[in-house]
Amino acid sequence: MAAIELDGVSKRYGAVTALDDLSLTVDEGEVFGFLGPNGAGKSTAINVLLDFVQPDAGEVRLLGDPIRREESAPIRDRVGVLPEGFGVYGRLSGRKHLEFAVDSKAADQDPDELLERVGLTGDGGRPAGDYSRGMQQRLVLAMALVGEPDLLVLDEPSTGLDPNGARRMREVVREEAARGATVFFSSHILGQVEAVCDRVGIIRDGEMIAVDSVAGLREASGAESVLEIAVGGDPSAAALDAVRELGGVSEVRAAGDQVTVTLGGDVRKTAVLDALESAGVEVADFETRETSLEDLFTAYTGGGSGDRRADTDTDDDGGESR
Ligand SMILES: Nc1ncnc2c1ncn2[C@@H]1O[C@H](COP(=O)(O)OP(=O)(O)OP(=O)(O)O)[C@@H](O)[C@H]1O
Repeated sequence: MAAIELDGVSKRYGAVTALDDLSLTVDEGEVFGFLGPNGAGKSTAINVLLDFVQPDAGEVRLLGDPIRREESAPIRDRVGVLPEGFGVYGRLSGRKHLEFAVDSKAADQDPDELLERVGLTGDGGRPAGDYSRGMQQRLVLAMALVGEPDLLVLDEPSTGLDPNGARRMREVVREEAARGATVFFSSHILGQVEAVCDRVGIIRDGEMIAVDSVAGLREASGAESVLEIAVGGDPSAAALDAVRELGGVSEVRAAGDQVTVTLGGDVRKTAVLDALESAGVEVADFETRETSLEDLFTAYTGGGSGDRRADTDTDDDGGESR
């Protein structure tokens, strides 16, 4: 059974098409990363699938059942959510938040164990209003785990977390997946999702432009990694052509004493360096960059990321400006 089914979902806000005929199926037990630049439509899609926002068109099914406002309570009990603009009750302690969540879901979890899972041991008695943003995020993640939900929907769960917190979050995702939960989470950072995701969907301008494993996306995009090479002086056109002619090189760019080579398939980095040196170019230094989300966007769309499709040019970062 599919845990999440979006079928032809569209949503407009005035001149902005937030979701454009979006279809997506996430299978039960899957860890699915939902990636896209600011304003791509990630939160809108999540809000639609949680029935916080009514789509203009399309169907949504969660855990096999259609989402309907008046009937969604039983489904909600099986879903744990870390929403985009979460808030905490400032004067209530972290532990109290969890006690309420446990009571309201008639679960039998120990709030202190939940605090420990998200790295808040020792802070449970403090008012949540005194927590840092990252600590509040951890608390809301712990609340999402209450009742061992069948489906976890996490909107940008790593944002605001320190590296330790981001690691804990990934561990929690793995633990939840190991007990059979489906996890759906959004991010705009590929590195944060690739460690835990079975599959990734890339959304841009409200449209799903690719769905695959991260390895599959890299392979299909032909942009497995990018080699940044510092060279002594301007490289000759012949040297750059020698690199271009290597199998598996998808792009070669030079700017001053910097050469950027995008590698697809299985070309060896040393082959690139050798080709430059054989053409008389002095290689001073080099480093490899992992394919970034932007590289993947470029590979998939042949252009930059994050353009808006609105009639205005004022909402490049519309997702953040509300
Ligand atoms: N309530 C709203 N009113 C007006 N426009 C909205 C509203 N919600 C979303 N939008 C617009 O829809 C588009 C998609 O926004 P959304 O928040 O879904 O993007 P996102 O991918 O979650 O972005 P981010 O990574 O910045 O959180 C944006 O252009 C945004 O301005």
